[in-house]
Amino acid sequence: MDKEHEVLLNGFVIAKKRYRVYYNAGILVWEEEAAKKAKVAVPITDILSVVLSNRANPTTNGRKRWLECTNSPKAASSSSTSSSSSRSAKATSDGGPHDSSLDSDRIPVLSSSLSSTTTTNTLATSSHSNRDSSDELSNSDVRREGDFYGDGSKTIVGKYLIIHYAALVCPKTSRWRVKNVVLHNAEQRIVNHWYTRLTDDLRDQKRPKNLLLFLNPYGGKKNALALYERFAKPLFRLADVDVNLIITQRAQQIYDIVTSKGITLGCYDGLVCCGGDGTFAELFNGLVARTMADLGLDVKHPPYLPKPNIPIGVIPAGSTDTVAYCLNGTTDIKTSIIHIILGQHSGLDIAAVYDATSVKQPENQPGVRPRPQLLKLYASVLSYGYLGDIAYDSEKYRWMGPKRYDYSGFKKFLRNRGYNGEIIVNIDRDGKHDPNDGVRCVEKCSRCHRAIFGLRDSTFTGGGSSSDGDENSAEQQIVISGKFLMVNGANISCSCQRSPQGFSPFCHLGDGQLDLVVVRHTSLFNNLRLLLTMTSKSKKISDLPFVEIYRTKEFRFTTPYVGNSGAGERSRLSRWNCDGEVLVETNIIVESNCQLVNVFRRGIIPDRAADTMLQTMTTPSTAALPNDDKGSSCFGLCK
Ligand SMILES: Nc1ncnc2c1ncn2[C@@H]1O[C@H](COP(=O)(O)OP(=O)(O)OP(=O)(O)O)[C@@H](O)[C@H]1O
Repeated sequence: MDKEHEVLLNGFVIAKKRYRVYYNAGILVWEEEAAKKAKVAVPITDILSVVLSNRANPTTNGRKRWLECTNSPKAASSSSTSSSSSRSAKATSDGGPHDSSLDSDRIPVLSSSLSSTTTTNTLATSSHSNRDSSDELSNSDVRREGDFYGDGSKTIVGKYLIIHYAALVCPKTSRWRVKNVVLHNAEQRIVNHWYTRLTDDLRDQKRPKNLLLFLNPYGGKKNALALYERFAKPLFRLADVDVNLIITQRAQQIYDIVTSKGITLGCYDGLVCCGGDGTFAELFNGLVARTMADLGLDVKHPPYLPKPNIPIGVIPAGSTDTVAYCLNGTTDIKTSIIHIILGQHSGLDIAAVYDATSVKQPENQPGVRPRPQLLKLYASVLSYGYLGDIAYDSEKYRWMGPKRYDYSGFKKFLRNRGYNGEIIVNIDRDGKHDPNDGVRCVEKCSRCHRAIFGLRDSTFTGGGSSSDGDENSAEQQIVISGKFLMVNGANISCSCQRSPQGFSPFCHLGDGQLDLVVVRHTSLFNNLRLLLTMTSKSKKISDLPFVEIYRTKEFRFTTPYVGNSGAGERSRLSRWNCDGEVLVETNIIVESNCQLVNVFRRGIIPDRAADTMLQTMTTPSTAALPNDDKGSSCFGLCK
């Protein structure tokens, strides 16, 4: 019988109770024999690893020593520039630590400039493999979360089958955790059969097995390395994911490494960064630039933006982590790592910012429209005025950590400056793209699905000329001018922990549209209303009378001043805050690129669907389940 139609059905002991366990069509189910209704179902797509063991409760022998080394990020970071061993040593016979486990996944890079030769050589030789080292799990997680542990053995001996799987433990906070179930059967043959079948099916899952991971130790609370060591490393080991880790030593280094022709990206199943929005922006800016260069396109004045064929991911360790929040519905680090490991990915729109004042005719192509200069790509928001001023000012206070935004924000709030400008935006005539339609971007979003398959002409129109004078066009061009507190081009909803609804709660991740959020200059009192609304869990800023939202594919912004005729003129201009970084060019064109990059993510499961999912996974209640499965419903209180 072929594997797909074969049903495995056996009795196993789980936590001293007898269970009927079956596996069919990629779903593993266990139900207690005495209380048939208590059933747990886990799809193979959510299983991280299957381990054979001789013991039901593997001791933590040896792992403590591993923890002692890895919990010292200082020691670790000081070694990041030194040469690392080419491959981690095999586990010692007592299941203890690897001699070089601490540094074996680091790739040394030069701090001042990128030496492509050095990096290439190192990349080629220092791949750290987890496939022979899954015993090195951090038991810190066992103590803290009680949701998983590992076992030292991977040989085909043992009557315990330890299955680690991912589960949504809190729909309200979208948090996922790794749980485990230990199946025991006295017959070695049965256990072996289950082990072989499950590991076979796991191998068939298209998961990233080899990642290039950039870690920014400087962003957020400067604890990215400690977070990586504590949460990411044990989970990657558990799931046998090889990681090449590069700890950045300066801004723009990720961009430089990714765009360096000396590095072969094709040998990786994904590029991941551990940091904030700025770090993620460096990663996809570099990757798209690299793709352009590989295709021989003009990187400064590209005729179009090509789609990279390697998925990317972000492990949140920055100050606001808006992108991670919008991708996963949480900035919980374990959730992001789990989704990267499970390998599901989908398209994310990326907006491109062009300098409207620098346009170039493509060489040897006289008939082709002149191209503006590409300044930057962004994934969350581009913001002129209030938030641009904060980005510029807060950089001086980075030593304060995330609190710098409060400090600079308060200063700029009291100043209440307004900036003159003119926006030209194309919106659709028939109102199909309504930014206030109440439809959120959730798992299997049909709007994003339609956008990628319904892609028509995605060529750049250079600020809305597609509808000029065309009566039958589906789009109409409107001009918005005046004094603004801020002008924002939101690529995603921009919700984050501080602002649960974000700029535009119904903005989608992959529909090829931007939400232009215009906030008029008004009184200090109204600004206070705006800030309170931004931090509210239920109110939307579009309800305020001085806020307008337009859904569009592109817009153009111009100021009445050029900014290069002296300090007086410059002082009347703000800057753009582009994913947290400062852009000084004020006259720009912004264009959305439908699902330009693929990102590791699962999609946010809507509350009601998640509740149903939890009910089907654990019926009738979690009370009858083994210990590890209790606590599946935390009513939004989980940490
Ligand atoms: N080793 C480093 N030293 C100095 N700057 C760095 C280093 N590595 C990366 N950077 C830069 O640090 C900047 C800030 O990083 P990041 O955006 O990740 O953190 P953040 O600003 O605290 O978080 P968020 O953007 O989520 O608010 C990025 O622009 C990145 O280029």
